[in-house]
Amino acid sequence: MGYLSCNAESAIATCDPYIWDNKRKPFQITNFSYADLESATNGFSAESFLGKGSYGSVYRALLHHGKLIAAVKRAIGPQQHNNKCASCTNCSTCSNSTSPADNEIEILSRVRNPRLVNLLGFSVDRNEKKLIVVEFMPNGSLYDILHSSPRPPSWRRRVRWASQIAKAVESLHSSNPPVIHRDIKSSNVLLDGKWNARLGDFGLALRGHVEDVRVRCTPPAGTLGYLDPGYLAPGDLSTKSDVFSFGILLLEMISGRNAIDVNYSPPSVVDWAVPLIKHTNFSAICDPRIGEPEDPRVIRQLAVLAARCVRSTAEKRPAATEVVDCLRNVRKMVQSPPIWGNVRRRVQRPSRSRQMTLEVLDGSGEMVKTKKLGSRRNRKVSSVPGAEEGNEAVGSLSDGVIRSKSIGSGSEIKMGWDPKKKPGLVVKMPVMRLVKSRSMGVVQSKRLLHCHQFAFELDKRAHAFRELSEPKLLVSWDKQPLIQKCILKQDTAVIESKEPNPVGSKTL
Ligand SMILES: Nc1ncnc2c1ncn2[C@@H]1O[C@H](COP(=O)(O)OP(=O)(O)OP(=O)(O)O)[C@@H](O)[C@H]1O
Repeated sequence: MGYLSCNAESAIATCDPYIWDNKRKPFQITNFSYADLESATNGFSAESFLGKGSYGSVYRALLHHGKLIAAVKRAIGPQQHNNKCASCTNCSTCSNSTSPADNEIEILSRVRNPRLVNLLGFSVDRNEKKLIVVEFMPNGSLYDILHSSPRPPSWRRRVRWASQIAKAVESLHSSNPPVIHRDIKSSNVLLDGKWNARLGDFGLALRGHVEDVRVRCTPPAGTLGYLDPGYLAPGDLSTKSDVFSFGILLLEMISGRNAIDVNYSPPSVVDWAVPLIKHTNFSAICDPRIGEPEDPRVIRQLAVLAARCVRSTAEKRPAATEVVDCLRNVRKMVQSPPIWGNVRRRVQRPSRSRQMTLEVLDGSGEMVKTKKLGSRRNRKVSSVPGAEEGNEAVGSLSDGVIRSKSIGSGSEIKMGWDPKKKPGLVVKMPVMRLVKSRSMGVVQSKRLLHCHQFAFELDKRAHAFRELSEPKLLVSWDKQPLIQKCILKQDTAVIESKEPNPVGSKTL
């Protein structure tokens, strides 16, 4: 059972045999009387007007004596129909071509998910045109928030929204038969009362397996800039076309620029961003209004994911499930950024009197670079080191895909006070071989030599570190394999060690 059309106002139980869940009640779709919708929208007045799309206008409606706020979509002009496939004019299935409204009602009556703008009901006006009643989204579209809001959304919000949209797409693709949205874009993502992202506008969506006649007979459609370049004929359609559009949306969310923008060269966001991602120049694709995320892994993972989604070969794009998993990880990173985020900001603005040197050694121990933290140039190094040199974690490009490599393996980082900048201070440089540093501000070292009068924090990826306000003997070991942890919690360095008398904590 699916969407049923009837003329009297009634509640129609719908149940999709494929998505039926015993624990949930079948959802109800109401056939509203046109008069009710007219009065709920004040006669489709300008005050109720929410926006206009290619299909028609959208109005805010107060239904059930103001208890239910809904959005009513009303077509303008003659009822359009999804075109028939040019190659099969005699095909009987194609003759059942539906209007976007009918299509949206039919599909939304079969899929329901908290990540979608769900259907509440429908109506038919005096000219027999359908009106669609959907959940009201009070916080506008993602497009408006990204491109017109005076307060651009933070990385945390962007990642959350990306993850929610990916879940919406996954729910469509995993229903049986799958639903392919075909029009994923920022203006079709709306924000609900709790600022959750919801995917809407199912006017172009197709429900069925790719071999189904209906799918095979529907000509390509979508929005320029988001449309899969490989989707040139009905037979080219697959769920991966949605993944492509999602990749464009992700690039738009990362960069804050439009899918097509002639102010950029090249105007297409894919042609502009993908070469930068291939060159690991992640900072260049970040929305300049918010800069890079605190944790560099966030932008790296987002960028690489977006680049994979927009690959020209559909089969090589990830499935929506994989996209969801990847974004789940990114969400964890962005929810718990390195605890020294504020400390890193301070490192980027060190006082002139106290500078540190960062020496990057290659695998053989040769120093390949010396940087003094504090200069403009060095600030960049301290926030995303290695990106300039191409030795960041995402360094290799094979077959068009950037694969993640662990950073720093085989390299050594040497750092310490610069005695020249701090006269009178006798310091031995601590040298340590990093085995693995955790992003949470934990430094692990198997061998630590000459660790005198020195306290630091280090994020191998972010290369954020700072010194204690005064030199302090931390720990010393003698050839034993050991683990030392230096955890910075805001202004306190907590030194953990296996020593009988660990140094404890030091307030900075
Ligand atoms: N459920 C809703 N709740 C609140 N506002 C909505 C809702 N649906 C649409 N709108 C508003 O109406 C505008 C037009 O929506 P519509 O889906 O018709 O077109 P669009 O997605 O902007 O463009 P297109 O039709 O080309 O895809 C949206 O930009 C949004 O501001």
